[in-house]
Order: sequence, then structure tokens, then C-alpha cells
Amino acid sequence: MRKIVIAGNWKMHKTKQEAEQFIDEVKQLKTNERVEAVICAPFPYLSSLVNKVKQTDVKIAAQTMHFEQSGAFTGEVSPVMLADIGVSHVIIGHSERREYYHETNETVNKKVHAAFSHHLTPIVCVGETLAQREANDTLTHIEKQIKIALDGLTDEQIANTIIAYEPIWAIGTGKTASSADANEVCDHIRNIVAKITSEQTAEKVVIQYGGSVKPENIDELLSTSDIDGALVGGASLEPASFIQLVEAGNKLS
Ligand SMILES: O=C[C@H](O)COP(=O)(O)O
Repeated sequence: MRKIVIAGNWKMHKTKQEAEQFIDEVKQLKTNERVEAVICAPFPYLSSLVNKVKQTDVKIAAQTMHFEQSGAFTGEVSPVMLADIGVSHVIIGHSERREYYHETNETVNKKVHAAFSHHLTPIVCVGETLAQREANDTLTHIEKQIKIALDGLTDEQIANTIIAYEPIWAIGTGKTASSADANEVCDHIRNIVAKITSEQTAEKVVIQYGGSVKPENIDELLSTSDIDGALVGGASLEPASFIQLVEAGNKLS
């Protein structure tokens, strides 16, 4: 049985005090062995939050990183730094990074390799725009994103990659893809992964859905065949709501 990964992506929200208070409120959360609860926090809070979640079932992730280990890249954060402070996961290729910070499929691929070199679990985001969906280009676009993102990885690395399917038109808009539509794309993603590697490896890959996920719709999304968790923005900002999302995963096992 695949893992269920519920990841809250705070984006550029919260003060340090709010971030720490959030962790204080969710640290009693227990996940069963199938479920992982992850908070993707802004860089300045990572170190302190990693210390706060010790002895708890919550993990701390970064929202992006550079692919180089070190160098003259003003303002950037490297995988070495993240691993050094105990971060476990990193989001790579979020649509906001692709749109505002020129992240490409090629830099996503370099970052995924860099993540594995430093024992970080990559959460690789893919997804189509509304125009691509309306032009019937969703599956072709996502196939290209996945093939380039995973290029050159070993089967074991692919099995340990988390893929987040986030239709861009559903992010922060309140519009969720129907569970059937979201599952259809996640199933397609698994088939692409199977073509690149093997059915066996593809069966191990955790595929999340992201885009206006909230406590009210998570049960239906998780009840599908190929959605193994969620990458959640807005609804991960309140402790009570994040706990409900994780509990939805706990209920499944
Ligand atoms: O990383 C999270 C996604 O961008 C979804 O954000 P949202 O849940 O606010 O729509």
C-alpha cells in the first residue's frame, strides 16, 4: 500500500511567532505508519521549526532550493544547507516558481537530482493552465513535464519521488478539479512513470493532488485510485484545518 502524504505549503505567509505557534498546536498530531504530515515553511523559519518538530510526527520541508551545492548565487539556498539543518522534503517546480522565477523543466530536473544527492525527498509539481486544459493539451503537457523532471534518475529514486499534480487554474481559486478529473490525470502520471521505469516502480510513487484542497473535499479526493495525498496551500495555514486534512489520511489506513 502506498504512503499518503499531506503537505501544507505555507507559501509566503506567517510571522515567526505564528509559525512556531502553529507547530505547538499541531505537534500532538499522530500519524499512522502509512501517513506523512509535512509543513513546507518559508526559509527563515526552517531551522527553528525542524527543532520544534523533533519527537513529533510532523516533518519540515522547504518550498524551493537551488540545484548547486554552493557558489555565487546571491539570495539562493542550496540543498546542502537544507540537509544540514534537518529539512526532509523540498518542493520543486511549483507553478508559482515556474511562473514568477523562470523555473523550467530542465532546472526542475537538476533540482530533483540535487535533492537526492543530499537525501532530501523532492515534491515535484506539475500541472496545466486553463488554456492548456481547454485546448485539450493537459496530458501532453504533463507528460513532457514528468519525462524531463525524472530524466536520469534511478528506479529507486523515482519510486521515492513525490509528484504533486496541481492544475494551475485550481490553485488558490476555490475551484477544485473534480475528484474524477484529478484522478484521471494522476492515473495518467502513473502510466507515464511506468513507461519510463516499470509498473512496479510506478505503483510505489506517491502522487498528490493540489488546488483548493480543504477538509470538505479531501475525503473524496483520497478515495480515488491514484491520489495519494495533497499539497495544500490556503487550508494548511490554520492548525485545526491542517489536522483535519491529516486525519483524513489517517482514516484511510
Ligand atoms: O502548493 C499548494 C498549491 O499551490 C495549492 O494552493 P491552494 O490550496 O491554496 O489552492
